[in-house]
Amino acid sequence: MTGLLVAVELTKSFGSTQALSGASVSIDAGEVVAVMGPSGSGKSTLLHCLAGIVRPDSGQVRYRDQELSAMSDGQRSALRRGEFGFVFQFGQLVPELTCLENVALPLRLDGHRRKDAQRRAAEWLERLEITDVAGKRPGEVSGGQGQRVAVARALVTGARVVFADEPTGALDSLNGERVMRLFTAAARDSGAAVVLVTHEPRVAAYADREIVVRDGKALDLARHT
Ligand SMILES: Nc1ncnc2c1ncn2[C@@H]1O[C@H](COP(=O)(O)OP(=O)(O)OP(=O)(O)O)[C@@H](O)[C@H]1O
Repeated sequence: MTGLLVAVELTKSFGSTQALSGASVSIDAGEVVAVMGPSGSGKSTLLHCLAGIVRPDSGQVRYRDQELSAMSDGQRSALRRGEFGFVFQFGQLVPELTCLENVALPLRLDGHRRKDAQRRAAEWLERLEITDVAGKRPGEVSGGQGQRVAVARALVTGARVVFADEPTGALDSLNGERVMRLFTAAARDSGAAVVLVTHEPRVAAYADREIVVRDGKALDLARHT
């Protein structure tokens, strides 16, 4: 299979539970893919394997033709920091930092100067329509605003793939749709692919296509028109 990010025949067990049993997927640059399927079918495990967080028992994950399992832990974390972004159900923002500082943090960790990092972070807050929360701490903003801060933080470094696990799971449907609209628009603008685990068809409707995971196997469905 060709693609920016390709998984071939992944298997993964946790004790006697087989979470993945021969899952293969291919993600192209810039596409938004929804990963759907029943609870416990292996969606999060697939996402974690694709992102190099969990090592599969067998099978391969290739990013730009580099085999993730052939990399050292250090190389894999450098890849995650440099090329991947993450958005989870609860934004996992640093509570002591302001929202602007949270978005600037990955740039600071990459060695950018404070002023430059904050200027770029401010641009991302504007794109996600949350300039008003710049000076607030995560505990002082709404769930939807917090998720938009998390999206800005995932994209600010120019990530090529953003992994999102139930990013709207804690939001009501109106806020969830707003986050998805801004998230997918921002990812499309910057050319990042999005791999999105969700239970909700309304959230999956923002994707270009769906992958359905059942009993640890992945089924690619046709692209949305
Ligand atoms: N760290 C772990 N330790 C033990 N079992 C695990 C672990 N992670 C996942 N599992 C098991 O592997 C199977 C697949 O889990 P996974 O979280 O990938 O499913 P999922 O489709 O994302 O589920 P959900 O939609 O409920 O989040 C489940 O039976 C789960 O209990």
